[in-house]
Amino acid sequence: MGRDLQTEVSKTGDVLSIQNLSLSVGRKSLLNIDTLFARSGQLIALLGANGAGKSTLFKSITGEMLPDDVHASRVELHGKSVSQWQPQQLARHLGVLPQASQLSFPFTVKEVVGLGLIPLTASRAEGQRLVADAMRQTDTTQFADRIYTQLSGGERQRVHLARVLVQLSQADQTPVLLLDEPTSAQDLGQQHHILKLAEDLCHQKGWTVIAILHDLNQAMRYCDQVWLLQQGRVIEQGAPNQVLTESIIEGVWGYRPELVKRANGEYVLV
Ligand SMILES: Nc1ncnc2c1ncn2[C@@H]1O[C@H](COP(=O)(O)OP(=O)(O)OP(=O)(O)O)[C@@H](O)[C@H]1O
Repeated sequence: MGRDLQTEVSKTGDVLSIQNLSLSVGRKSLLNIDTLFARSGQLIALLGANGAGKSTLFKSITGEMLPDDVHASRVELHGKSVSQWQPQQLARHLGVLPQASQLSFPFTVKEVVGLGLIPLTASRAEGQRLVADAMRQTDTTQFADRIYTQLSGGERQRVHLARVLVQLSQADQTPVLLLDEPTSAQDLGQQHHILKLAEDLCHQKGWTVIAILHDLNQAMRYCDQVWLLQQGRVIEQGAPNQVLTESIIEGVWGYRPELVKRANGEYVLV
């Protein structure tokens, strides 16, 4: 039954599918997920309180953390287990912007963004174009020749986003981009710039972006889907206005906001 469902779902165009994913450390269960599917063109907000398991889910998608039972758990990208992808191909189709990136060598910003070219087969001129495009998209062009370690936290985060955009720029099939709190270090303008960029990548280029966010209004405004985690389980998934109700929010975060309808019909939480 499980296998039939899987085949049927893959036919409908799921780019990422997760099934029977259980992950524990010692006796502590960190994840217990039955099914999660993401399609091409979807911008998905991965939400939950601190410690809910959001980053752990990202680590299990990339294979950084292994499930309890590698045979029973399935994490598939374009219908093929992530563990069976050839590493260079996987790097071209699955990218991660971690919460914090360690890099202490005095590279220039351009060189850091250029690290995204490693899994690609680009000529020198093509590589330079891809790096320049990604820096333009992330508003980092003005830092191109500066030393990366001398940038602010928010600037560094955008440089790494540019690096991942380069990495995914030559995918044969639509890529999946995992963003772990991409707006946490950004000022107000840059927060919206990054979410608009994510929205454009999904809606115009068919990418699948899953973003861990703590700002529920950002999820409401930009995302097509919400995956809501609590203690390692998906307790809700669906359109933001279905999932982010006052009572569900109160149940998860222990704070009841007020949902206010704006003149343009959108809802905001205050
Ligand atoms: N390697 C590990 N060993 C033991 N416990 C871990 C490990 N990694 C994560 N955890 C625990 O798993 C739980 C989920 O952690 P995770 O980082 O996935 O949460 P999160 O939802 O991303 O939280 P936050 O919003 O605070 O970033 C936490 O209780 C954390 O302490």
